[in-house]
Amino acid sequence: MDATYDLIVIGTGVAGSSVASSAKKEGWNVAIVDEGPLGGTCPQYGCDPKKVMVEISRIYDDAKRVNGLGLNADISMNWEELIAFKNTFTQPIPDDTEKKFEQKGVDLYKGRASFLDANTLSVDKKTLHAKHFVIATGATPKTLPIEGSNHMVTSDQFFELKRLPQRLLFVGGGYIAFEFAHLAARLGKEVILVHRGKHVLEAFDYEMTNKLIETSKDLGIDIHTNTEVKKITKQDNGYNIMVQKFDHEHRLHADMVIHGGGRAANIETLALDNANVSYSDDGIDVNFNFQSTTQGHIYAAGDCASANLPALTPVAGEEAKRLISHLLHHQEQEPLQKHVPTIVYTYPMLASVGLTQQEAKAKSIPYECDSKSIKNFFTYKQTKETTAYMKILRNPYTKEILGAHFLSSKADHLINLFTLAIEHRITSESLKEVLWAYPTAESDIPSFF
Ligand SMILES: Cc1cc2nc3c(=O)[nH]c(=O)nc-3n(C[C@H](O)[C@H](O)[C@H](O)COP(=O)(O)OP(=O)(O)OC[C@H]3O[C@@H](n4cnc5c(N)ncnc54)[C@H](O)[C@@H]3O)c2cc1C
Ligand SMILES: NC(=O)c1ccc[n+]([C@@H]2O[C@H](COP(=O)([O-])OP(=O)(O)OC[C@H]3O[C@@H](n4cnc5c(N)ncnc54)[C@H](O)[C@@H]3O)[C@@H](O)[C@H]2O)c1
Repeated sequence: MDATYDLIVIGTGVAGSSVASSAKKEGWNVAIVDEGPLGGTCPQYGCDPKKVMVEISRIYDDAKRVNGLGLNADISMNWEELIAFKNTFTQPIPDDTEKKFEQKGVDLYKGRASFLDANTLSVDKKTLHAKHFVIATGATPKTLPIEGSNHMVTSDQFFELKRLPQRLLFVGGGYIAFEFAHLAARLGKEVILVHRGKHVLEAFDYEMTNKLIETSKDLGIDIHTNTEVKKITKQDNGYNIMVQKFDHEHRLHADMVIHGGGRAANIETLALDNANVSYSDDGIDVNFNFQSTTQGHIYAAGDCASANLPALTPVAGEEAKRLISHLLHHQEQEPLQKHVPTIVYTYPMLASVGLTQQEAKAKSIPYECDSKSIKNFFTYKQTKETTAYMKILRNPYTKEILGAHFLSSKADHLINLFTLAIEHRITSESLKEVLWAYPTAESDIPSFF
């Protein structure tokens, strides 16, 4: 079967879906292709299911802390029920996505897309032609040089586990490892986290990640830094994990080893060479319009594009928006200047936006810094919280906010507010003058500086 379109989009995630819908709205003849469960990572194997599960663990943690202070509860967490509840969010996504495209009049092809040439795709023995293509195939767990790497469970598989064994080892010290490690520790599991770098969550402020490490250790998580997982061997009762710290080799044991060692652009099966689309290990090479640098009618956005931007849902959405402006309206795009807030959904959460102290030092950017524990503020004392930190970097002359970092149960709200402040060059002096509703996490802000 052959068909011809104005545009074919590969991938039904955040990036691909919004491009296909926008082009259809403009009257284009559009098709979309996906090989996996329709709807992409964020609502099925990423942000949303993770948040559902983490929120329950947050409620559990809060309830345990205030037990006997007016709340009396004999509570525990249960993996099977947690997964069943999470499934009520994820299971409808593929059907809902299919209906959405049907209603919009976008043709949907289920199957793996690969290029035959620069204007032709093959999808399950069908041959599809188009004037334009958008590649939005997301990311996939990196292939790691670990002997026995096939024994690792991926984050997708973690979300489908029928039962969670007692001893878990996470390879890597990034987002996935920390978020799942906190969840598992609250489920009463023994958790080891092995990270090869000196600093976990490397893009975050080091002072704050050190505080997160302390909190995670208090939760019982065993954290090894400067340590690389080299070999995983199956045993009768679980796995032997050979790790290397500097020149020394050690052996660790676990019932399950989980891949938290990074994700890479999902482009291996696209046969990009057939279309002369240039790429590297970081993904498809694109310009500021999200056009392939070697084929102007082929675009890429989201986690599969090499745009030097973090692989996060709001970023995938922003990239798609810029791509659409160029593809549909021929508007040349400038480099993305927006500040990207990000949250690690541990509990307390680690949130960050803008400049870190190590970055300011490395680039010789003048700054002044307020950094302190805020656990004695009423906001945290009222629920007996033991950890709450803030760190804010300002321009020493204008007092504009340059960076904000929080480890706190309120970090999600505070980080959005400080993103707004950085984006609109609001000074700490102005933030102090606002009449914040009291008592709230925001009414603490005047005491931050
Ligand atoms: C565990 C986890 C938690 C996360 N949590 C957060 C969070 O809290 N906040 C946040 O901002 N970000 C989070 N992220 C990142 C976020 O999910 C991604 O940045 C975002 O989903 C990327 O969207 P995308 O459109 O680029 O790709 P995706 O949503 O991954 O969509 C790609 C689609 O392409 C399809 N596809 C791939 N190859 C082919 C092919 N050859 N043919 C046909 N179809 C193909 C796939 O099946 C998939 O449906 C998380 C990620 C993970 C893994
Ligand atoms: N809350 C969120 O926004 C969120 C949550 C999950 C994932 N994500 C996205 O998904 C991406 C992937 O997440 P991730 O946690 O897999 O990767 P990551 O890139 O955050 O961290 C992976 C770390 O594992 C280390 N590592 C790799 N191989 C190792 C080995 N053999 N031994 C020890 N350490 C090793 C790497 O040095 C790296 O620092 C993130 O970068 C982020 O863009 C976002």
